[in-house]
Amino acid sequence: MKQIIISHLCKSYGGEPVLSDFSAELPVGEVTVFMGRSGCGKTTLLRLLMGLEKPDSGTVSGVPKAMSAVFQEDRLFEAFHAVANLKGALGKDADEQAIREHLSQLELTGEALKKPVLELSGGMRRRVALARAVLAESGILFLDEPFDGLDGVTKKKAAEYVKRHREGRTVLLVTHDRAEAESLGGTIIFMDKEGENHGREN
Ligand SMILES: Nc1ncnc2c1ncn2[C@@H]1O[C@H](COP(=O)(O)OP(=O)(O)OP(=O)(O)O)[C@@H](O)[C@H]1O
Repeated sequence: MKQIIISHLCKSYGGEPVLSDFSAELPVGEVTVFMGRSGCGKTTLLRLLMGLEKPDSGTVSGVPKAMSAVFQEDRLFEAFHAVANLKGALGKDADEQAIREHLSQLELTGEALKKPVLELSGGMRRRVALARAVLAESGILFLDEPFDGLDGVTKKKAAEYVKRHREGRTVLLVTHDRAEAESLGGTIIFMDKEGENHGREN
């Protein structure tokens, strides 16, 4: 089985260690969840895996080249409505029908689709970002607390949505919430202070 190999990663900011000798092996094509308290280095680890930052030492290999992501801050085009946001990200040939169908599976329909995303609630914006990541042609989905701001029922629906459309892609989910960690299935890797790997649960 192909694997993403994370080997002895270290990362500090201003002399403060965030990840200290973090190692793990993640199966390609499966769901892996990094769970740990706020500040333990989960987002930093995702950024290193995505190549958005360089480690101080250590290596990462085997990450699929085509990536899509839900970031904590959504990163949408504020002045455009949801469909335009997705078309902008996916390219002008993107299938508008499919976009609307995906948004509707996340309960974004009617008035919500007529407003610029700036005027949507945090939970609605999150779902637009989630559809954008899922609809992108990627080999790996990075999900950084993707269900934040959603109520319990919508969280469950959003998790079902990801499972339904994952289509064999690798998924790396980051969360501090146990229920969220279990919502997609897969292996949970527990991180603690200074990004140590504290074992896994299948
Ligand atoms: N670019 C940066 N410059 C300086 N410090 C940073 C930077 N990025 C992260 N940090 C620090 O590194 C630590 C870990 O941050 P990180 O965002 O990786 O944690 P996290 O586990 O994802 O937290 P949360 O669950 O709150 O999102 C924090 O103390 C944070 O302040």
